[in-house]
Amino acid sequence: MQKNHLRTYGNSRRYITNSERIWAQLDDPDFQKNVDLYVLQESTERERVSTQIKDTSDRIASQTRRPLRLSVSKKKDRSGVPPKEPVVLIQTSSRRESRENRDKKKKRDEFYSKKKTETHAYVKAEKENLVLAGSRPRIAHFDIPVVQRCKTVSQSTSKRHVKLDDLLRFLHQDAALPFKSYIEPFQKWIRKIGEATYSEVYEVHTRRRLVWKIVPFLKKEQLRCIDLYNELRSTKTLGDLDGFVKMRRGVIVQGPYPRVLLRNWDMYKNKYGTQNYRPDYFDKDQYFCILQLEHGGIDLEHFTIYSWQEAWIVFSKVIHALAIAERRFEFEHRDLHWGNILVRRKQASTQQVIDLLGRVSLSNALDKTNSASTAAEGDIQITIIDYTLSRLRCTDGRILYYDFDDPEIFTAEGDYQFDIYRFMRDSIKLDWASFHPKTNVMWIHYLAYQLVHKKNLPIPKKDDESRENTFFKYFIKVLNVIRPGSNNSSRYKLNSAVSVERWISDGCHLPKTAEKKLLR
Ligand SMILES: Nc1ncnc2c1ncn2[C@@H]1O[C@H](COP(=O)(O)OP(=O)(O)OP(=O)(O)O)[C@@H](O)[C@H]1O
Repeated sequence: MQKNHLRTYGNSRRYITNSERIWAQLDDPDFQKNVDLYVLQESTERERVSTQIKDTSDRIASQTRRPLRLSVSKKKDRSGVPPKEPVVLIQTSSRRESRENRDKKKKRDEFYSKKKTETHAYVKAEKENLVLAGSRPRIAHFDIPVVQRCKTVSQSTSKRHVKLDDLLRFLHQDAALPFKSYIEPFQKWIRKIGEATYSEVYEVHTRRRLVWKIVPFLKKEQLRCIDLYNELRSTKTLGDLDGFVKMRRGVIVQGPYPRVLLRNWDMYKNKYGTQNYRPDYFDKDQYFCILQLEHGGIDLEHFTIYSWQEAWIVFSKVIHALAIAERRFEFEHRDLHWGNILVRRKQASTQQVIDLLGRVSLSNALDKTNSASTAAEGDIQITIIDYTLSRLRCTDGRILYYDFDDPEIFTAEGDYQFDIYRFMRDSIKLDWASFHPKTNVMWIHYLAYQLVHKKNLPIPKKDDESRENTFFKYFIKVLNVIRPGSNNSSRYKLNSAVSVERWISDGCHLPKTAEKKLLR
């Protein structure tokens, strides 16, 4: 598999080759247990590994018949640091639908079209009962599924059709600006810093250090106006809160991809490699939206964390930000993987942070009056980004949400992130419009999992009574108690970021017996 034949596909960390095969990144130790690596060949560019699935787990049942190829890439990551562990890509499924999948889809479509008819009846009944569309749908006493009822009701207000004109009006523009001439004055200060599923990301360092996320939209297989509208409006709304990225402005431009950006794109590719196609294939009439955001730091996936205390500070700050947004805007992020949490150290040097963190204990990490703790917390800032899949209620009552109508989101395997999309779907049963803060708890669980298992922090020794150990135990408690589907989570009523934050700041209390069991 040639590296330059890969580009990102669907949700993050899935890739598609020219031969239309989808690959997912696989660094989940659970999954690796099922894989027997048996050939390892060195080549100049990268190591290639052939592998065969030994164990027939349900998740990969469809692939067990044929040997799989794994490619272990040694390429540097976006920040230029070679990954500590090789990145393993595993072929998951073909983009072209198999006959089996087509049949399943047909059945699903039939099921939903039947439900739609029922929904119609519901909406009529609701209107007769004078329940206004746009108010939070009441759901308790009807026996048709909540899913379809809520969706139809909310769509009549929050999912109204958004056209290019609406988008332009929202951004106070009469028409799209020519892409080339818009970029020209900034060309000396632009450099590419990252890439994503739908966009290329550049840093523009003039008087301020800004990030420009350049997103093509409107054409087939690109974002729709409604998706962009939701993202722009969510970013604007949440920007007032601490811990959420601030948007300077959004601009709609039109035209082919400017040469200066292509040059930058090439330089980035030569240095770090790329998983996207060179963006020189767009038509002359292509529209782009440039989201101009404040620079929030390095994404958590690539940010180096030095200690369990530091991990804890990042963790509690994310929970705090979510809790505030839940209260203010009934916010659910719904896509809070570690590429969407930016972290930055402010002022203090790394050594200062380590020294400082050495003085922070578990209890005072949450005690805002403790000076060491407060200083360390002040040095680490988190910024949550990317609200394409998010849900929130704006101050005018309008609900912004994504209806997860791309079934691909739920099919990826190999990383805990992908399980979370399925947990969300199963828990809220396609009722994407309504407020289900439980999804935030799921992402909090994912975050705890990533920090414990993926950041390469040393697991403290059992008999070591250091603070490291205490923080680690604390993480394990959180992991066990808020695990999606666990009884504990409902027993302690941990069904929102607000409740998780409260539970943690009350000391994460559990009955003694439960505690012993969890920490064993
Ligand atoms: N404000 C910002 N400051 C610093 N880096 C940023 C900022 N916004 C985006 N990035 C970088 O660009 C990457 C992609 O951005 P973002 O997640 O918003 O794009 P996306 O297309 O929605 O991504 P995906 O759908 O793949 O998660 C981030 O992981 C981050 O590394």
